[in-house]
Amino acid sequence: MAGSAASRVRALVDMDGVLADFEGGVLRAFLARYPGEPHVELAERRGFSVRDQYRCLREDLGAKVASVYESPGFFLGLEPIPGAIEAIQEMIHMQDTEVFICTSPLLKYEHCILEKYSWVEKHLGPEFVERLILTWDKTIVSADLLFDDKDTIKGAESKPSWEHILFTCCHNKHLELQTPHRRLQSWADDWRGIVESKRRSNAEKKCYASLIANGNGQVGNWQRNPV
Ligand SMILES: Nc1ncnc2c1ncn2[C@H]1C[C@H](O)[C@@H](COP(=O)(O)O)O1
Ligand SMILES: [Mg+2]
Repeated sequence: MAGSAASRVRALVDMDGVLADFEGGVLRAFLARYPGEPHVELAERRGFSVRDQYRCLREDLGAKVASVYESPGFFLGLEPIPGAIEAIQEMIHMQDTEVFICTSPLLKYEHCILEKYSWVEKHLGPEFVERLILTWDKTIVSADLLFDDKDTIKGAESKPSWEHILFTCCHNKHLELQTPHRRLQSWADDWRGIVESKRRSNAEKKCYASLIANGNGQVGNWQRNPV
């Protein structure tokens, strides 16, 4: 559990596909740069990697689509996902709630890193720039929730502290989640309910832990003298 008080919730919010419309931006820029080439409509997107899907369409298209999102100006020019700016501004003002933006840079990071900072300042303001975490490994960041469009998030930590809430994006909408995994369909969906449910479960866990630790509560007595 992140934070010192039981009712605190720390949320990580991904950028591409959650705050910034990476997929829409890729398609728009690909059509502008390679007008005669085959492309993948957003409704036909499958799998996280846009490069892999274009490569399957035709080998050389993988490099072509990558050249689009590796170009200067690409990340800064992305449109916000509908409702994202309003939602994150509201989330940061919720009592006992910490919000960080957590995003991975491209391996070809020249433009991407600076532009991600600039995008946050442009759309969310300078106070959010201090809340931007860039990492290639989100599993080692400590939090209660991670809103992210990537279906599988792996890293050095096999049991991350956060619960991954899959944010629906064109490439993951066909995936069926196994219980108890949760999905947020869009920022119009009930993200507040997810934050509050995490707050309740944090409070319950903390209460239970303190009863066990003190050994003088009902739960503690029951644990010492089970019937
Ligand atoms: N769908 C995607 N295909 C290829 N590359 C992608 C996709 N979504 C994001 N990216 C890039 C852009 C970011 O720099 C990194 C990781 O993004 P993240 O949203 O933090 O997982 O990969
Ligand atoms: Mg993403």
